[in-house]
Amino acid sequence: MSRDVDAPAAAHVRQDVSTVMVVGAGLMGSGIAQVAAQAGLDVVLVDDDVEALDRAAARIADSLARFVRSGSLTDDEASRARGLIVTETDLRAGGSSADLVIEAIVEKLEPKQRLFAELDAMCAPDVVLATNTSQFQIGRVAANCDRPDRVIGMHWSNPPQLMKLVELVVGPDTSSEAVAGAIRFLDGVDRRHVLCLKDVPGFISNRMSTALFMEGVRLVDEGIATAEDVDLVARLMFGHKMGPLETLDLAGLDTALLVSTALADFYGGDRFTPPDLLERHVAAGRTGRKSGSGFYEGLS
Ligand SMILES: CCCCCCCCCCCCCC(=O)CC(=O)SCCNC(=O)CCNC(=O)[C@H](O)C(C)(C)COP(=O)(O)OP(=O)(O)OC[C@H]1O[C@@H](n2cnc3c(N)ncnc32)[C@H](O)[C@@H]1OP(=O)(O)O
Ligand SMILES: NC(=O)C1=CN([C@@H]2O[C@H](COP(=O)(O)OP(=O)(O)OC[C@H]3O[C@@H](n4cnc5c(N)ncnc54)[C@H](O)[C@@H]3O)[C@@H](O)[C@H]2O)C=CC1
Repeated sequence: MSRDVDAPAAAHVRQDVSTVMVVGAGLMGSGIAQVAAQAGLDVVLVDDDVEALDRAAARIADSLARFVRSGSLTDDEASRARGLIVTETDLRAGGSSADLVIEAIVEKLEPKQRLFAELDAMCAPDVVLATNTSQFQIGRVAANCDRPDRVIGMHWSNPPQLMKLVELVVGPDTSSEAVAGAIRFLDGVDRRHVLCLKDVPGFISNRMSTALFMEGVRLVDEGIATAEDVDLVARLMFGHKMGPLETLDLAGLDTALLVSTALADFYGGDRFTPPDLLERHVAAGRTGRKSGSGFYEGLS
């Protein structure tokens, strides 16, 4: 097939990944780093908070130990995976060696935009920069990059170690080579993918999930049902693995509030407006499992 002589050639995209840099070592970044290491990749896990890196190392060790206990991994495989992950506070430690970057920092647009500008300046030009944002449009995350064609949404599900599907989000400028590179990486770490073909806030999964999350919280807030009963309906009437309120406790109520607020700002109306109860929990520091309490007490 001949190419239009006036059309710019698509930028080359690195397709083979042996080193991945994961930025943000919270719930998601630590899990994604572990998945990559279990697949035999070198991982540089970066966080600007050294205590977050310590917590990430403990979470990874705990998760690998669970896999060993259940017989899914041998001791040797677990220690090999642990040995492939290097933790760093300095972005530059991974910037020059990474074949792929996955960003998993806090769900706020400005820090993500600043980080993507930094990554753009330090990573090799053919490297794909992926964002694990739960809902921001990819075009906005890439706004300060000179390589918007090599920026993609790679939205993992929590806990990444166990969930087998990842949502790829195609930004307005994302090239088909970048999509191919991301798919090749996901195939290599044993994850299936779906494609969100338009750059809409919330993508496929969180446009769907918010409906259940929102209504679940409102039912409790309005005194119509207990959290336990809302979750039981989801588990036993709908056959879900977890109910909406226990899932929110797993995901983090602070992150859910950021997601919900950003979606409400974009779409307007009541559809995504955070319920009062969610705001009250977060204001009181009840952020779910990460703080030990949320819709349920004594979580870990
Ligand atoms: C109020 C309105 C707000 C609106 C907010 C807007 C939207 C909300 C945004 C929320 C924030 C953003 C979220 C996001 O972007 C997308 C998401 O990720 S949403 C969350 C998606 N995830 C789920 O829905 C999880 C559903 N649950 C499950 O699939 C299962 O319950 C789960 C796999 C988590 C656990 O399995 P289960 O059988 O239920 O539980 P067990 O505890 O018995 O575990 C089974 C087995 O697995 C082992 N295990 C558990 N965790 C780990 C781990 N991290 N690593 C390794 N192994 C693990 C466990 O030890 C058990 O092993 P056995 O050998 O069987 O004992
Ligand atoms: N929690 C969930 O269930 C899911 C979350 N996500 C998305 O993944 C991203 C991360 O979420 P979580 O891991 O839950 O958050 P988290 O709060 O557990 O971790 C975020 C980490 O990013 C670090 N960080 C913040 N700014 C940084 C910067 N500029 N440089 C380096 N590190 C920085 C923080 O120190 C923290 O350790 C968010 O965009 C979120 O929306 C996506 C899927 C599921």
